[in-house]
Amino acid sequence: MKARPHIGDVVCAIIERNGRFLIARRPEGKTLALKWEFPGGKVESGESPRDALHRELAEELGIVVEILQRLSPVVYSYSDFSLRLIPYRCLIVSGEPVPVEHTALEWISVDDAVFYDFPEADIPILEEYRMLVSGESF
Ligand SMILES: Nc1nc2c([nH]c(=O)n2[C@@H]2O[C@H](COP(=O)(O)OP(=O)(O)OP(=O)(O)O)[C@@H](O)[C@H]2O)c(=O)[nH]1
Repeated sequence: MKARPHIGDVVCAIIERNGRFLIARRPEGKTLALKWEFPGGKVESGESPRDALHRELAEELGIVVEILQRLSPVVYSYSDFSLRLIPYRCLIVSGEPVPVEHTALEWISVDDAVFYDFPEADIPILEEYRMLVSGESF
């Protein structure tokens, strides 16, 4: 059996505004093409996860965020690679998101998430987030 490469830690952001959060659509021709995801990306060597998140959000969306809270990391094996996905709740402190690397951006409510096709690794994150915000006056 062929070993699946482990791509290491990937950080992602649940960017909140007015009771919604931002999702981004992956382009055609990339892994998990056309799926909707949380903005973010791979942690580079020598970089902390939080620094990686700030870098990725600046590169991908042109924004600066404040990190509010880390949610539970998810270790997931796709058929061809595995990863550890670390989610953070964030607020934008400057800039307005522009999709530099994605084909579309949308602000959705947690109840809308069922209508979007997310990567499998994101499902437990969406579930934890749903539980969290249902207990908050979000
Ligand atoms: N940013 C982000 N990546 C995710 C999420 N869920 C998930 O499985 N991933 C995977 O984590 C990896 C993130 O890597 P990346 O964003 O830095 O790299 P990339 O698009 O250039 O990926 P690629 O070079 O593998 O095509 C991708 O393989 C992506 O499919 C998510 O919600 N957000």
